[in-house]
Amino acid sequence: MIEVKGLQKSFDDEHILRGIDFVFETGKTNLIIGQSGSGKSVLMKCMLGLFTPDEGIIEYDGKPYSSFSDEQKRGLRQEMGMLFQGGALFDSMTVQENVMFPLRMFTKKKKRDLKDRVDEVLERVNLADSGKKYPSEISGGMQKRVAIARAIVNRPKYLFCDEPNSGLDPRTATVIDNLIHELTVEYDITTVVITHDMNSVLEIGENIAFLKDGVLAWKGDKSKVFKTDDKTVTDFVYSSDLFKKVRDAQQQGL
Ligand SMILES: Nc1ncnc2c1ncn2[C@@H]1O[C@H](COP(=O)(O)OP(=O)(O)OP(=O)(O)O)[C@@H](O)[C@H]1O
Repeated sequence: MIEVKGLQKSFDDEHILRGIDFVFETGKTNLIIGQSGSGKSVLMKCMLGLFTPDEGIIEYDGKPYSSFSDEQKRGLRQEMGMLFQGGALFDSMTVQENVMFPLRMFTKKKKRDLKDRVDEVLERVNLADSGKKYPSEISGGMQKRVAIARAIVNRPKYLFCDEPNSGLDPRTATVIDNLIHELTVEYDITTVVITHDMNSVLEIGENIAFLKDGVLAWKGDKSKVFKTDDKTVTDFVYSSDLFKKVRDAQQQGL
């Protein structure tokens, strides 16, 4: 669980996060949604320890970051997996080598053990046969699965995903969403996903933080986000033509 309390962050005179309170729950896919520039990435970077908040507290499983020693901060970093936008695989490395990379950085285990762990996660994301291939030799959806394998290879307690579906067709995007959700439940991870994709909200929106201008404007889950009367939320949700048409059709009883 990650809890943020009264989180504030400014850059120069620009007040970006204006006092966010939210609990990102363990074993759930926690989504951060909101318009471009609303502060989603800044919030995630604060939780990743990449930005220092000006005010407020971030607690990791009940322990405030400010109370962590340097060694504990290093330990916390090892407990974090990150799935970057676009996958960010190393083109010159094979699939196996890409997944091995964070293991090499953080563990001193024997090569045989590292290889076993890599095989295990590649098997889990259904890529057991692709270990020797290079990223350019596999599809975009497979590349995303490699990136997921790399993000979970160190058995993270916290998984951060920045727009995991960008650039994927809707069907593949759903496969990726479901894989992230399955792993979250299976390994009891606190997963935080930034998304613009309303299909993802429908699929895996178990706990949603909706940001507007650096404020938590709404929170809830997928069963509520399409039913709320809150105009700030409906303006955002139905800004997609498709969802607007579906709502209009429902209202007309079609
Ligand atoms: N390092 C930085 N220095 C100065 N300003 C920044 C920095 N990082 C973000 N900002 C500003 O903070 C605001 C919120 O940015 P953020 O990237 O969190 O938005 P976002 O909601 O993630 O948007 P998007 O959906 O487009 O990725 C923007 O105005 C941005 O310019």
